[in-house]
Amino acid sequence: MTCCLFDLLTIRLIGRFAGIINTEGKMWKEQRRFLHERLRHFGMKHMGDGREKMENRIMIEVYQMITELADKKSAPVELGSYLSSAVSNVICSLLMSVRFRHDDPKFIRFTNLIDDGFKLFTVTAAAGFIPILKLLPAFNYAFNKIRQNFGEISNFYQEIVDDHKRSFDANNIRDIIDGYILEIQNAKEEGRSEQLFNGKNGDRQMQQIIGDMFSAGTETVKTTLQWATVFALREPHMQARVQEELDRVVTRFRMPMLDDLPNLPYTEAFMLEVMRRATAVPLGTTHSTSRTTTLNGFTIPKGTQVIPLIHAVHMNPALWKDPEVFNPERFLSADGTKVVKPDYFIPFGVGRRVCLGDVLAKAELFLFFSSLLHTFTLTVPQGASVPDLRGQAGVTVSPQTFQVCAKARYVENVVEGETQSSREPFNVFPCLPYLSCPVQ
Ligand code: HEM
Repeated sequence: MTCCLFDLLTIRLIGRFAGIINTEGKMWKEQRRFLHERLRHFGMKHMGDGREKMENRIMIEVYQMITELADKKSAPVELGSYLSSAVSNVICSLLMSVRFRHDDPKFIRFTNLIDDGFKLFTVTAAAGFIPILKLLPAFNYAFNKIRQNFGEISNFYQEIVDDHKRSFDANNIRDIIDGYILEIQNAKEEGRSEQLFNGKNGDRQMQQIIGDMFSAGTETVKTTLQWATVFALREPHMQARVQEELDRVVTRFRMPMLDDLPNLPYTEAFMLEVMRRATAVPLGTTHSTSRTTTLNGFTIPKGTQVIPLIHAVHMNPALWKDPEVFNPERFLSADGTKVVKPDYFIPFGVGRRVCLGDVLAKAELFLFFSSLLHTFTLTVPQGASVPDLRGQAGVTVSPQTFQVCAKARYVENVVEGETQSSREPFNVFPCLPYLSCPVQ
């Protein structure tokens, strides 16, 4: 199967077959290989040397978020905005060595444009399948608005690319954009510029890569973490069980690390169940059949667009007992000591177009969620009801807006024989350096 994310109409608007998500064939293969290699270089791997680079990048944002939440002293907050800047900063630092403060007007404008785009795409994408919708004023509005937003975002990306070109040092590759600049230089020297990006403009490709990685890698992680919070609020006894496991395995003297994960089966099972029950990315990308095939007695001709409905697989009662019920134990072995994942658990899709950022995503989900529950107990504000499970549909399915109180946990509750009398909150805020990059 080959693939492209959006229908041709939407591609005309945004991608023009640049980036990775909306490319196919040779261009896609090269981009996928290049990005995969670059992500590994920056530590995005399941194990082995260098993984701490990824962990460090994530933990900087975890500490930052936790510090800001602690400052709220249990007052109700909308966690989404904290998660949004934290998760965006992981991607921004990886792509272009910048981080943003969550109240930076430029950052707010940038994320609003992307959020807007996600919502508007649902309108234009529908028109790709039901052409008559193009006659509706709402379609024209969405089409023009996307074009306008896209122009503004591209200018923003281009500023970053230009900045990188000015400070580029081939002996110090800081991030993915530097990796692209080096690749473009090498291609020029080796006389293969015409083959690179199918002969397309290098700046345009870099802009689209920033856009693809940013849109694929922020909303997805943020939404899944929001759902994790919803389930922690709805099921306080499960939240307490995660905390008990963290206290026992990690201890209260430090924060969770990736190396702890194999010893935290319940915590991992909780996150997996969040990814199944909420399926924040309900649809895979639009694939197309590379040859005529038969499925369940239906003939699907070559070149048909096929969209995997991941949500249906995760909620299929023939595969999962009581699929509506949130039950982390379905991912545990009978004795509760091991995590068991069936083949039909596919939050990142399957096959050659499987999510490119799955390693980073899993690390972020684990580190953010476990650190949050290790540090705070989450409750709904007094008088508020627990958030419900109705989602808001866009490219991701996110929970309705809700507020949460994050109450700091105390050392004396958990550390046996240690500082029993201390009423100091658990000290989770060691001074971690910022990345060696400008904080804008
Ligand atoms: C909880 C977090 C995430 C979920 C649930 C998720 C899910 C998915 C899914 C379902 C697909 C489509 C697979 C298919 O159609 O078969 C996909 C593709 C993709 N994802 Fe993710 N993703 C997440 C995080 C990330 C992150 C952090 C990044 C970036 C670092 C990322 C980058 C991408 C890219 C570039 C593609 C397109 C790959 C291609 O076309 O070759 N994703 N993701």
